[in-house]
Amino acid sequence: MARTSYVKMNGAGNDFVVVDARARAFSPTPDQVRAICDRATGVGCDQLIALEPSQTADVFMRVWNADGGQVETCGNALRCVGWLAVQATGQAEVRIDTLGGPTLARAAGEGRVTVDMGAPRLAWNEIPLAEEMDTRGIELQFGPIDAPVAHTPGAVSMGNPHVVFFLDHTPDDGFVKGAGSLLERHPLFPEGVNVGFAHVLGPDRIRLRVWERGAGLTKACGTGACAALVAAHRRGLTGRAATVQVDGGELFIDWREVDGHVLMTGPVEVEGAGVLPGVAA
Ligand SMILES: N[C@@H](CCC[C@H](N)C(=O)O)C(=O)O
Repeated sequence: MARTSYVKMNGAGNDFVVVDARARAFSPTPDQVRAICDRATGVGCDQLIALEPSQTADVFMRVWNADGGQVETCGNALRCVGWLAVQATGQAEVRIDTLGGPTLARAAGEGRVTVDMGAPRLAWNEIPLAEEMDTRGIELQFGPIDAPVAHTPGAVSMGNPHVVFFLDHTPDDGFVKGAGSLLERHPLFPEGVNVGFAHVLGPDRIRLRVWERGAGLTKACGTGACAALVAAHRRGLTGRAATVQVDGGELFIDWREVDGHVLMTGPVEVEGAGVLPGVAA
C-alpha cells in the first residue's frame, strides 16, 4: 500500500493537511477525512486539501471539511496552496481552480499571499437560499422571537455560502458555538451555511468570529472575512476595503471597484510534514 505524505499549513490559524495528488489520485472516504482531521487521534486540522491536476489552471484544489463533507472552496487554503505553487513554479502568479470557481494567487511579501477570489455572488439563488430575499439583510434571527440577540444577517457566496450577523460587540465562544451550530443547517440554506459574527470597529476595521459549516469555530475563515467585508459595505457600514481581525490574525480584504473582484491578503505558515497513518493514495 502506497504511503501518502502531507504538508501541514495554516493561514491565520485556520489549519490544513495538504496532500499532493497530482501524480497519484487521493480519494479518502468521509471516515478517513474525519480520522485525519481529528485533533485528538489524527493529524488534526480544520480542512483536508488535495492538489489535483487541472486542464485550465496551474492546480485544482479540492476541499473537505473536518466533518468529512466535500465543499466548494476555502480562502485561507487558497493562500497556502498559492504559496506552495508560487514556490514550486517560480511564477509571479498562479491560477488555482476549485469547485467554487477559479482564483489567482500571488506572493505579497513577508510570508503573505494575495488571492483574487473573483466576484461575490449576491443573488438569493446563488447563495443559495431556499426562498427569494434581499440578501443585504435576510429574514433570519437568533434568540427569543420578540427580542432577538442577532438578526437580519447579510448573505454572500464567495464560492461557498455565508451569512454575516452584525453585532455591537464581539461575541464569546459560547455564543458563536450556540448560534452557529443551530444556524449552520437552518432550512433556509439548502446547502448549509458558514455563520459569521461581525463587530464593525470602524470604516476600515472589522472584528470577525466565524462558525464554519462542517468545521465549527475556527481561528480564521478567509471566505468568511471576504463575505463580512462585502456584507458590511453593502449595508454602508464600511468602505470597500478593511482589515478583518480574526481570532488567529489579520486579513486585509479589498472589494475592488474596477471589476468587482474581492482580494484577500494574509499570512501563510508551513507547520511541518508527515505521512498519513493508514491512508493509501
Ligand atoms: N476555512 C475556509 C472555509 C472552509 C469551507 C467552509 N467551512 C465551508 O463549508 O464552506 C476559508 O478560509 O474560507
